[in-house]
Amino acid sequence: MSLARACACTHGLTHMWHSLVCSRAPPARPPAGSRSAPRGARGQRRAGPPFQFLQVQKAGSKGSVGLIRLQRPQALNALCEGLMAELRRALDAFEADAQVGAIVITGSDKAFAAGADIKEMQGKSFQQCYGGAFLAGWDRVATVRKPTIAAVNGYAVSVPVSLRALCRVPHARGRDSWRSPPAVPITPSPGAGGTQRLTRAVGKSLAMEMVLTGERISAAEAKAAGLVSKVFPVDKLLDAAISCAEKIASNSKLVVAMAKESVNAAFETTLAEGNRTEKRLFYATFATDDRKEGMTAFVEKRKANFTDS
Ligand SMILES: C/C=C/C(=O)SCCNC(=O)CCNC(=O)[C@H](O)C(C)(C)COP(=O)(O)OP(=O)(O)OC[C@H]1O[C@@H](n2cnc3c(N)ncnc32)[C@H](O)[C@@H]1OP(=O)(O)O
Repeated sequence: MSLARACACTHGLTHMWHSLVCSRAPPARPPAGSRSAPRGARGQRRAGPPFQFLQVQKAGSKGSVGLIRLQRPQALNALCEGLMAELRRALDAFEADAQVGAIVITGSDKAFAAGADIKEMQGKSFQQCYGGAFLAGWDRVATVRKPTIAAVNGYAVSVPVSLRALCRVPHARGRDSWRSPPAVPITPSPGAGGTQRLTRAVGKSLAMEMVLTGERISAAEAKAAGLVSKVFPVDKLLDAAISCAEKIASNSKLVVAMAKESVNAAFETTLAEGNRTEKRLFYATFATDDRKEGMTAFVEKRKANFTDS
């Protein structure tokens, strides 16, 4: 069993670099309990054309987990507009799917994602960025109401750090060999929420160091800083993420969404406003059948049967 490690660094005054990689890279294999792509992707076919940059399927013994694998190997899963549009479409489909209770986003063994697509950005002007609201749709990962888990494997550069920070229950795995960051600055600064979300996730000191120096951090440091919730050996990462997602999905989807909203309020608002949000949502749970069922099941010493109502 390998020791899981992660690294994260930034370089120049430019962009964040974050890599959570593994010590051994086994061949890609379907996660335990995953359904075959055609069966799992059935809902996706109904939702639109086939995916070019993603593999989308349902996983878990009850098909309650939406699994999205970024799949653009020739560019190390760099986040081109096409990929991000597909990601939004996949998230929309899982959000609307009553069977799905949580979503796992993962990459390949070599790369979770290598940041925004530099070749796509290279020729852009200010007018095109501002006028076209470049990156505006990228927050969809943050606005999904169902819980999202980032199972981070391989390189995770710049934007994926934000992507990871957007996912609420991030998991990581480590690798023991590192590559140097690019030698020259590529972007003027992080532009997809990296300076904001990373700072809220790990605090100003570490975020400042990562953004300004490009220093790497280990998986243990990332975990200690709250950047990832758990670190797994290579061969356990995806199954662990799916298992966590299944556990979440077995709870009341209604109450889980309220709980997620409440935790997010701590991330995005003041303490007083967060407490007010929490209280309002807590009261709201008393209007649900699932709150009654959960408490009744506890008192009757039986397993709760939630109906998401
Ligand atoms: C607001 C948002 C800001 C941002 O996100 S800015 C972008 C931040 N991203 C980066 O700075 C990372 C750029 N990529 C790299 O530094 C390296 O890659 C890695 C260290 C991650 C991996 O290095 P190695 O293993 O040597 O692979 P390779 O030969 O550099 O890449 C394989 C192919 O993937 C393409 N690629 C990699 N990253 C990107 C990218 N971000 N945008 C577009 N293409 C990318 C390359 O060009 C190449 O392609 P070919 O084989 O045709 O030469």
